[in-house]
Amino acid sequence: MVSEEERHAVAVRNAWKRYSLKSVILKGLNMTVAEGSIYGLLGPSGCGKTSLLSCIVGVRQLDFGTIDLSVSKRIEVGFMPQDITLHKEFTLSEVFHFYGAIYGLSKDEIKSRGQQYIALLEIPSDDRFIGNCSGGQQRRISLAVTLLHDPKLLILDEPTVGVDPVLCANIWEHFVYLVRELKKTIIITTHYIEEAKNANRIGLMRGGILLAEEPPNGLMMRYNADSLEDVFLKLSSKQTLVEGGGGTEFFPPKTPNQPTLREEAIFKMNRFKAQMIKNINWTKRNLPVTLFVICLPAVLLYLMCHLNDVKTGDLPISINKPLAIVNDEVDDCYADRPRLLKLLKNCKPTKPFSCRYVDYMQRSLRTLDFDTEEAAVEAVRRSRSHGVLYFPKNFSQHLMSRVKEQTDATAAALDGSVITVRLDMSEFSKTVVVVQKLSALIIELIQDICEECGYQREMASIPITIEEGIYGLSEVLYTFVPAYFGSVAFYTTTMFTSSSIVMERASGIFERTKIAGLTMFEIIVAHIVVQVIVMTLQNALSFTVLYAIFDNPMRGSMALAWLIVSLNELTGMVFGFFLSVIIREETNVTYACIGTVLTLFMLTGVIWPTEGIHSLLQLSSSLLPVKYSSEAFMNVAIRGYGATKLAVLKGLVAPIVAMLALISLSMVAVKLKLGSYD
Ligand SMILES: Nc1ncnc2c1ncn2[C@@H]1O[C@H](COP(=O)(O)OP(=O)(O)OP(=O)(O)O)[C@@H](O)[C@H]1O
Repeated sequence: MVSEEERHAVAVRNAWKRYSLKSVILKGLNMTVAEGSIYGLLGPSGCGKTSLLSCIVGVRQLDFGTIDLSVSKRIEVGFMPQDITLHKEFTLSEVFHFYGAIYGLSKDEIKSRGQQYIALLEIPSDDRFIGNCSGGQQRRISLAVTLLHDPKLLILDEPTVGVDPVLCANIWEHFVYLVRELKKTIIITTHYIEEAKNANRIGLMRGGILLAEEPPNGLMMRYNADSLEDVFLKLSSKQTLVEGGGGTEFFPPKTPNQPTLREEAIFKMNRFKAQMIKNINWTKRNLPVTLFVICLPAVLLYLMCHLNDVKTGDLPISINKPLAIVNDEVDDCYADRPRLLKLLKNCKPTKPFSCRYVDYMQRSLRTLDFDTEEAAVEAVRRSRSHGVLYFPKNFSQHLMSRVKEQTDATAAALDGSVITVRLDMSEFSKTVVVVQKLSALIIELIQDICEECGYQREMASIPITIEEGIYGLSEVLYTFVPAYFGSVAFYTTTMFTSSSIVMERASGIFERTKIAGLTMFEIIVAHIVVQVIVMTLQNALSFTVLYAIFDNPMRGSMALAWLIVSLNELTGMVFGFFLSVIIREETNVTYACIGTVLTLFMLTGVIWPTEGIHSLLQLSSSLLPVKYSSEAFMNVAIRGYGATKLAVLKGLVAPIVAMLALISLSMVAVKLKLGSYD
């Protein structure tokens, strides 16, 4: 134990901690670390050393017990986690500057201290990317980062793993120097038990308690052992006998300890700047991801607008297979002309009408002649043709009678002037196109015949005229654009936010920077700034595609449309924060983002108008802010509505309501520790 006159740097009293009912890690552990000493915390893998250290630095809380530190500010503590937890895509100097700036060091201080540790820890001095350093080098860089701000209390979780014996000895020499000359306190965990003989005191941990806590020599003498290893083995077997290898049923009522370190000011410029620079560097280093986020909506909108740009009313769907023609009227379109001239005296037909109809078809469709209907149907079955058109005998004559005699036309004329069509209807969009074309062409043919035979062309028209729309009928496909834009932009911002946070947290960087003093508020504000920059570029590109490259309608205020899109994207960002609270793994967050965008496509009218979906889905759709944003955008763009119209107002208010709801849900999720392993 620490004597009366010694001051303690760390005092852990009656510490209890468990992760689950079965996984009790600390069982009333007591630990005392004297100020100005090296404390070697030893124990088998999985005994809870890291858990104990994380409680000391305040990453986790004890379920019961107290931790008392002689220091109270984060800057007085240097924590080296067991994992590397450094940005692999940053250079050594960038990492030094990031942590140095968080601790408020000047550039000169960072440089000179950085050089000192590069020399001491034999770190490559060519400022290469961390990811290009070996595992051992990365660990030494991690140690250098921990030492950089010259803290009073150093907590080092296995700092010498992967370090060669000579360098290891140098590192220990430096630790001894820090303690003796600079009065620092060091807690160090290691699996190399023998190296711990340099420590002033050893704590041997097993089964949730410290089996012994003494100077190394004292331990060896007391247990009559030649090495620390022997002491540990003796103590371990003793404990196993006492415990019978079993655990304890008792666990005190949960009363979490007070935070060990004082909370930092919520916002400090130096820390915010460090985080901002880090975020900007991250964005630059991960350029493919950033470009993906910036360009994806614009690229998709470009492709969609290209579809819209077909103003002829034709859908740009190619019918790649020919239509099979079975013509019982004629064998040879030209040979039959004299007979036809005789029949249709004053009309001077150039070809039999069946042949002319096929000519019209060939402007946009391919045809293939067959002798029998059976052969043509077989061609469709074998996927060589899209459908069969059958012209009956005397088609021209009957069609002429139908046109000329109108109400007096005989049943034979009416029946004989019908083209029978049988299509492969398995592909919906192709079927729509073919039916639309065939119907339009027969009307055109009859109109032409009327004209040639001296009748009024209009007689063959369908008596209805669809005039130019009051709103947007000519841009009917444009109505999908806002929902498409809204869904994709929501997705990209959600993905950008959630994946960058989850990635940092999974690599342990998040935790390390928080221990260094960065607050959640600074992290969030810095992220919002970068996100807004990315969002602005994304929108600029998308609006260029919509309104500069393509001539899409924008009858209302462009600024209002921009505001609607931005609010929607900010909601995507907040949703990203929410996902990062409830999901821990990177892959799962990716699945969640993909699931989100597909759901949005289904429920916001991208794939199918919302009016056409099941009533239950309509209800879900009405809960999605993207739906209101999309409708508002469309009303501004096509109807020219202003912000006071209800449809637009909904698009402005819904994202704000959604953001508030998501923030509240995130806070609840944090309280309930959803998505946390603790
Ligand atoms: N977040 C967590 N949730 C559930 N169990 C956990 C969690 N973190 C650690 N554990 C478990 O707690 C036990 C102690 O883990 P800890 O990392 O503290 O051990 P350690 O002594 O540091 O091990 P090592 O020497 O291998 O690093 C292990 O069995 C581990 O699986």
